Amino acid sequence: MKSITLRNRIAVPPMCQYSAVDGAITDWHLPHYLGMARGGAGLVIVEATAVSPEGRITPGCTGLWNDMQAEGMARVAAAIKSAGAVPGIQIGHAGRKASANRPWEGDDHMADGDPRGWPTLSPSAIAFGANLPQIPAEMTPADIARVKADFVSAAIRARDAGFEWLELHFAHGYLAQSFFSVHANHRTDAYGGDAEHRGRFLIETLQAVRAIWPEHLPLTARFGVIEFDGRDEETLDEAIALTRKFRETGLDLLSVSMGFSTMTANIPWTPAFMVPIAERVRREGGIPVATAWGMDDPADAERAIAEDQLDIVMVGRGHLADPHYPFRTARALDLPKSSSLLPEQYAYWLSRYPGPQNGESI
Ligand SMILES: Cc1cc2c(cc1C)N(C[C@H](O)[C@H](O)[C@H](O)COP(=O)(O)O)c1[nH]c(=O)[nH]c(=O)c1N2
Ligand SMILES: NC(=O)C1=CN(Cc2ccccc2)CCC1
Repeated sequence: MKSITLRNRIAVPPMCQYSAVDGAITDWHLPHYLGMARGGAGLVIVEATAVSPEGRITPGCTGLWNDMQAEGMARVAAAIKSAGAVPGIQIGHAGRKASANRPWEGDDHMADGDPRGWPTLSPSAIAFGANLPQIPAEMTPADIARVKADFVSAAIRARDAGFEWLELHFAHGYLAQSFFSVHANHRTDAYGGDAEHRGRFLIETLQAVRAIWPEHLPLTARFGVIEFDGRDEETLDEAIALTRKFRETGLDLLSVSMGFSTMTANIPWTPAFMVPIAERVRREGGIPVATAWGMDDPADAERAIAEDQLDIVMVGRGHLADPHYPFRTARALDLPKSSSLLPEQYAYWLSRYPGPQNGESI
């Protein structure tokens, strides 16, 4: 893609680690990312990284709103690259889902009196609901201009930190997704109303980032094209029309995901369920696509690529379970030289001597 070549079509999608302090990485992050990069993935995308303090989901989220944070992230990018994977990073703003506790600490908004919390922003003053009841402030035109500028600043820091793949977070019910969602955006100005107006914030943000992101490096977005909320056909048509505009605005690949903008989402949690949707976006949107969600089964992943349904397969939790997922998958598919996916320090021994790892008896 552009001047970047992946060693294979397996990507580690962004996965929040909730382990940062003031947006800066800690001792958790380098081994976490380096371990997965050493496992053989072609692309490792660093977790949703906030473009501003109030753009974090939780106080444990990473940020790229200052140079100190960028220094730490530069070490992560270098570590991923040193292991032979392409270093990617996702930048985003959590919108009305911000100011929350870590999932294992409640997954809910921090209480009003909690000094760690902050006021949230969204296209309209509509709360997500359930465990995220805080009514956000409706963004003013100045807020919109500031957040777009924050995306640009964060993208510049990601570029200068050595990342070679950028993913804008336009999914999962966070700020950008909220502008596109009829559940969250009831604005009556230029940023709300019909699908074109609800897509404006996303287009303008992409346009502004494209202007500073190097032409030869992939600029991508993760976009919620469906919400499983009963209006799916309409949402998909609108999302595919917007995807064509993304492509015309210089987007290189779309990471197809879901909305998560409403509590009533009725998600059909089955392996590889997003593949047919991603294939349709690829075909009708005319853009390379990636997708995730239960793609772990090697046969599913291989078929999606072999049948030109996807250009990249994203495996998230499979890499949490086993950072060497690509090596194990190559072995499961009985591919030649599977151990070459691992660093020499491991591969030398795994390829030469029989043992339980090689499915042989000693
Ligand atoms: C712990 C954790 C953290 C995150 C995620 C998931 C999990 C499990 N996911 C979604 C993730 O990238 C992926 O799309 C889903 O997990 C589905 O793929 P798998 O079924 O896990 O392979 C996610 N998605 C995203 O766009 N940005 C993010 O930062 C995160 N954070
Ligand atoms: N930052 C993000 O985009 C996140 C997405 N998630 C969606 C998800 C829901 C259920 C299972 C896996 C992922 C959860 C964690 C954070």
